[in-house]
Amino acid sequence: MENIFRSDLFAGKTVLVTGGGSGIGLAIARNFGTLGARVVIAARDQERLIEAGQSLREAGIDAIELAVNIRDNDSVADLIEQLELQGIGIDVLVNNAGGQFAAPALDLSANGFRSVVDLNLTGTFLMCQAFARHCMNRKLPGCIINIVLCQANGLPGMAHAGAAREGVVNLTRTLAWEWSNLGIRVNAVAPGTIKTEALDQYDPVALQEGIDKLLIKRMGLPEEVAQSVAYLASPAAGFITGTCLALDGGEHLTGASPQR
Ligand SMILES: CCCCC/C=C/C(=O)SCCNC(=O)CCNC(=O)[C@H](O)C(C)(C)COP(=O)(O)OP(=O)(O)OC[C@H]1O[C@@H](n2cnc3c(N)ncnc32)[C@H](O)[C@@H]1OP(=O)(O)O
Ligand SMILES: NC(=O)C1=CN([C@@H]2O[C@H](COP(=O)(O)OP(=O)(O)OC[C@H]3O[C@@H](n4cnc5c(N)ncnc54)[C@H](OP(=O)(O)O)[C@@H]3O)[C@@H](O)[C@H]2O)C=CC1
Repeated sequence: MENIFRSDLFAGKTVLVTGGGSGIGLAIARNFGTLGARVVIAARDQERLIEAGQSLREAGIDAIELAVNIRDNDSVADLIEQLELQGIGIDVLVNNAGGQFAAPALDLSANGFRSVVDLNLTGTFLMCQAFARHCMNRKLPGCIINIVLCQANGLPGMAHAGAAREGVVNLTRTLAWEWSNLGIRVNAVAPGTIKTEALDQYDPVALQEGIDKLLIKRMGLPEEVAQSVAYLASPAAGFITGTCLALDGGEHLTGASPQR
């Protein structure tokens, strides 16, 4: 996909992408790297992370990989501490790590519901808070982009994820208020169905039915998410905070569901 941005747009900036070892997160990291940023990719699976970091370096990108479990506050604190010890300042945080499983609400155990809220909502909050403190320590502004998913019409078959991600959208607005005086802009991107390996866990017939309903009848590409994120992090979006950008082929109007 053609990159519409200036190749030095993020020169001198460092971008931290959670879940940056795969799928959309890796595409986001690659795009920032291509636009001159140093990128830090962070996730749990070290093998996959190292492979992703190598692929970025082979493309000439200054990339660092670090372990994090965003559900664990100590692990989040450790990530930021490691960066600060290495003298690495983060300018942009992309909260991309997340996920869920499809299950009807009646079948969800309390623990199953809690695990998805814990990952997507609490994990995102912990990363945002650690980043804001990091910005305060540096006395520098920052930018947060939270990747959610298209949940504006409800999310049948994924009640836990819909609730958690709607929570992140509201969190985005609240943090935009609270941290405006720190010079931190906070926005979200809500992708619809995006072509990544992670979709293999969903019913392909249900996915196709969702796509057939869309106004733009195809899956989105990770690179399309990456370019939207780059826009929101760029000076061109310097007057934008507290928003959620739907990147979904119109799914926020038409609805789509992993449940048939
Ligand atoms: C139109 C459709 C569009 C779809 C758009 C969205 C696409 C994407 O988001 S792509 C996906 C990105 N990646 C993922 O989703 C990652 C896959 N999921 C996970 O990593 C995990 O499921 C998890 C993080 C969400 C949960 O992990 P964890 O907390 O480690 O889970 P446990 O194994 O400890 O189980 C906790 C609890 O949850 C119950 N559970 C787990 N999986 C399922 C399942 N498939 N169905 C039903 N219940 C499940 C599990 O049984 C545990 O509950 P208890 O048994 O009551 O203890
Ligand atoms: N593909 C799609 O259609 C859509 C995806 N999304 C969202 O976009 C994001 C990326 O999705 P996609 O690339 O498709 O899927 P992936 O499964 O490839 O991405 C999820 C990433 O999150 C990381 N992750 C999961 N749990 C944790 C954790 N506890 N701590 C740190 N990292 C974690 C994973 O790495 P590791 O396992 O190594 O920790 C992985 O890199 C997710 O939040 C997803 O829900 C939203 C809408 C649509």
